[in-house]
Amino acid sequence: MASVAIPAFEATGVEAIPGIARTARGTFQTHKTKNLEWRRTQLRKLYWAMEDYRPQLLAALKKDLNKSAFESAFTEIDWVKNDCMFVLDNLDRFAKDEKLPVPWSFAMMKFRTRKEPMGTALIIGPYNFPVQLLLAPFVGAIAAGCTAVLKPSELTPACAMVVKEMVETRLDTSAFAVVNGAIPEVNALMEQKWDIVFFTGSAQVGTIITKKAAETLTPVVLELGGKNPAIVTKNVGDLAQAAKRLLWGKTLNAGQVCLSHNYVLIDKALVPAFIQELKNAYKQAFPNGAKASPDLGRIVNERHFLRLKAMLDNTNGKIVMGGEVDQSELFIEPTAVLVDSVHDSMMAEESFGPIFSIYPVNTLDEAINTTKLVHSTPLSLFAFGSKAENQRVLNEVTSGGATLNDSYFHGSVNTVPFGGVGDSGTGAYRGQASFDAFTHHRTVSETPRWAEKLIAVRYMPFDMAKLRQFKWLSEKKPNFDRNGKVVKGVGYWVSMVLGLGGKSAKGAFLRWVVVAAAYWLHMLRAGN
Ligand SMILES: NC(=O)c1ccc[n+]([C@@H]2O[C@H](COP(=O)([O-])OP(=O)(O)OC[C@H]3O[C@@H](n4cnc5c(N)ncnc54)[C@H](O)[C@@H]3O)[C@@H](O)[C@H]2O)c1
Ligand SMILES: CC1=C(/C=C/C(C)=C/C=C/C(C)=C/C=C/C=C(C)/C=C/C=C(C)/C=C/C=C(\C)C=O)C(C)(C)CCC1
Repeated sequence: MASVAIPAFEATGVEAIPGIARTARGTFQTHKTKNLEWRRTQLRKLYWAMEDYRPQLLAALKKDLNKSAFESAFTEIDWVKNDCMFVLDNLDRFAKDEKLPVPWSFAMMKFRTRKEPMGTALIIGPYNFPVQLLLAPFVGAIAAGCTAVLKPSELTPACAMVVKEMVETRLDTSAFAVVNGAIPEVNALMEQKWDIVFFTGSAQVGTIITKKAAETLTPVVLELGGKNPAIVTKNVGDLAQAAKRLLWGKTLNAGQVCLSHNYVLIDKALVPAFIQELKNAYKQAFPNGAKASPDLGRIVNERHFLRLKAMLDNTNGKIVMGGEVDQSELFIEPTAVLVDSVHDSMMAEESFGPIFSIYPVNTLDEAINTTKLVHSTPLSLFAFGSKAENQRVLNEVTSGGATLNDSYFHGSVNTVPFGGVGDSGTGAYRGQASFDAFTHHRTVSETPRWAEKLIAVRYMPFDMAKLRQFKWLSEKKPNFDRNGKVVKGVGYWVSMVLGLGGKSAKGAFLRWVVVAAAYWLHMLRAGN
């Protein structure tokens, strides 16, 4: 790759931050961002900026995380471009008023949801996907008509500087800005009033942000982490495939993926074969060893390298795959550790790297119970079992999202909603959810002037007779008793007969056609 100049990291002066926030807020108050064509123009500009800055972005991602060009294109640059395209294709539909269901007596009031931008957004990003996880929410903010200030992670300084230059040279700077820096800058930003704070990062910092936002009752979207389980049962089917797919989840971005599994709960009988299959998959992915692979990224910095190394140093388990670490390169080999306690360092901490544990279990019950001991609301969940077992796992283990028979595929497509549950996150984005995350769904009704007499029942002095009449006309009668049982009254039998037991009107109609045809044939025969 030809060398590309990336500006040295420079934090934004904290004294400039109130002014930056004021400009974004002032621009929102001009209402210009409410214009759909203005939003479309900004999205189109972002699309082309991503393309034109591809060399700088590739170089920055290489520098910060040793991301390969393949991964950088797939999960960062093209991801954001695809987001722009998806939103551009659907913006009219997302932004359109939605008719609301009301009792027939209120139909004349044209109840609807009007989609309004929340206002001025603060978007704080993490280091692992420093482009995607900052700019994908930004696409949602632009689409919704918000103005925004972005705060990239300081742990990926090259990306932070490229994104700043890109946004501030290509988009409308009266509406959008990038603040670079770390804790002092975030603190200064949080001193400002925002209409929404969108935070992606650790639960620890998420808590700090939420507490501060609560002081001004500012809504927050939190995209946090989790100790994510994978469950492999005797009925996995293709164990080699499961091992290969799970290893993939721990090698993309060197496992620095919030969605990737922390531990694999696996039927005891499968453990030796599973380890062998992991080793086979490893050999396929890295024929010359992981360190020599041009595809495997590196750990973002020394602090995170040492954190991961400590998890390996402190384990009482047995390393069954990988295990090599090299501080000089921030290299950690994809590593699996066989453990026997939920208190083991490999189980108790979020890995957020290429290492994971294997925890043997006797039954699916034990696997399900173990997930609750480790983390009851993880970000993701993976099940490799029979259809029935996978359904049971989905039913009994909660998580932000889930993939059956694979690693985090539910989080690998940019058009479907993504988010956590409980302490792994609040709110969702991606696809239409990105637009909705930055949108206030405002209910609007419109009372026709001519309807005054019709709706006079509400006025004092009250008239019980009018109320009875209104209730008789508009209230739906229950088809159930006080014990919650459905009462099979006249209405039920009429609809049963008319519907011939069918659930949908179309189904019932088709069945009646069959009955009529049969009757007609019968009559024809009888006639003969
Ligand atoms: N759910 C998701 O989409 C998602 C995605 C990526 C990462 N994560 C989670 O994020 C974590 C790793 O990312 P990270 O290390 O960048 O997260 P982090 O919480 O350390 O940092 C995120 C952001 O917060 C800022 N920050 C850090 N410390 C702060 C403090 N004390 N006060 C105010 N602001 C502060 C940083 O500058 C950065 O921009 C993991 O837990 C991972 O699971 C979640
Ligand atoms: C195209 C044709 C076909 C079909 C091809 C198919 C089905 C291709 C499948 C491609 C796959 C499996 C792509 C996988 C992509 C994974 C990605 C992008 C992962 C992304 C992960 C991310 C962004 C992680 C995020 C992390 C977060 C949020 C937290 O930290 C045929 C074969 C049907 C016909 C020919 C044409």
